[in-house]
Amino acid sequence: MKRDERWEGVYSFEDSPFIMEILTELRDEKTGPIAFRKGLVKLGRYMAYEITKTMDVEKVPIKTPLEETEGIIVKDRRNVVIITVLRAAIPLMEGLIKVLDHARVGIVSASRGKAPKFEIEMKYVKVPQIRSEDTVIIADPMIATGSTLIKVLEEVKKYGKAKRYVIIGVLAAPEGISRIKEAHPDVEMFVAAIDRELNEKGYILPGLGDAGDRAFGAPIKP
Ligand SMILES: O=P(O)(O)OC[C@H]1O[C@H](OP(=O)(O)OP(=O)(O)O)[C@H](O)[C@@H]1O
Ligand SMILES: O=c1cc[nH]c(=O)[nH]1
Ligand SMILES: [Mg+2]
Repeated sequence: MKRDERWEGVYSFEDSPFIMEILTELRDEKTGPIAFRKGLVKLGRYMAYEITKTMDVEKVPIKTPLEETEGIIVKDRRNVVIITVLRAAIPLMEGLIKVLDHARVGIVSASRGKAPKFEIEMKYVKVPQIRSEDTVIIADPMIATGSTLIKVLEEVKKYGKAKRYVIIGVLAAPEGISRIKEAHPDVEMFVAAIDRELNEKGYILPGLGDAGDRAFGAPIKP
C-alpha cells in the first residue's frame, strides 16, 4: 500500500505485484465477464485484507489447550458498514465481505448520465443505521469524475456519523479524487491504481472500459 503525495489519505496498491497482476487481467479487453467478475471478487478480498492493517486492534486473553496467553481481535472489523454502489460494485463487495464478514451492508443505485453533465440518478437507497464506532466502506470500482461518490457520500452521511469513511475502488482518475476530497475532506481512498486522465466521455484512461458492462453485459432500452 502506497500513499499518494498529491492528496491526504489517498492510497494505491501499485507497489503490490499480485494486485497489479489481477488489475492487468481486468484491463485486458480480451478478458470476458466470468474472469472479469472473478477478478473483482479477488481484488475485493485482497484489498480488504490490506485495509485491516489500518484498523484498530484489541488484545484479548485466551487459553490454548496448554496454557493462557494473549491474542488480538481486529476490533474495527466488527463495526463495518459496506455500501455497495450498483451495478459494478457487486462482485467487489462479494470479495470485501469475505474478510469483513461481520459487515452490515447498504445498497445504493447510481447511474451516471452522459457527458458533459454526467448527472447522477439515485433511485434505490437502503442503508442501515451508522454508529460512531463504524467504519463505512463505500465500494465502487471506478472513480471517474467523482460525481457518483460525492452524491453517495452526501446520502450516506444522513444515516449517522461514522468513525471513518473509506472508499475502495479499482481505478481512479486524478480529477475524480480531487473533486471527492474537496467535497468530503474526511474521506480516505484506497484504489488499486490511479490512472492518467479522463477522456471527453468521462472514461478513465488507460482504464478498463465500462466496469458494469464488462461484468454484466451492456444494458439495452426495450
Ligand atoms: O466517477 P463518476 O464519473 O461518477 O463515474 C463512476 C461511476 O460510473 C460507473 O457506474 P455507471 O453509471 O456506469 O453504472 P453501472 O455500474 O450500472 O454501469 C461506475 O461504476 C461508477 O459508479
Ligand atoms: O472508465 C470508466 C468511467 C466510469 N465508469 C466506468 O465503468 N468506467
Ligand atoms: Mg457503467
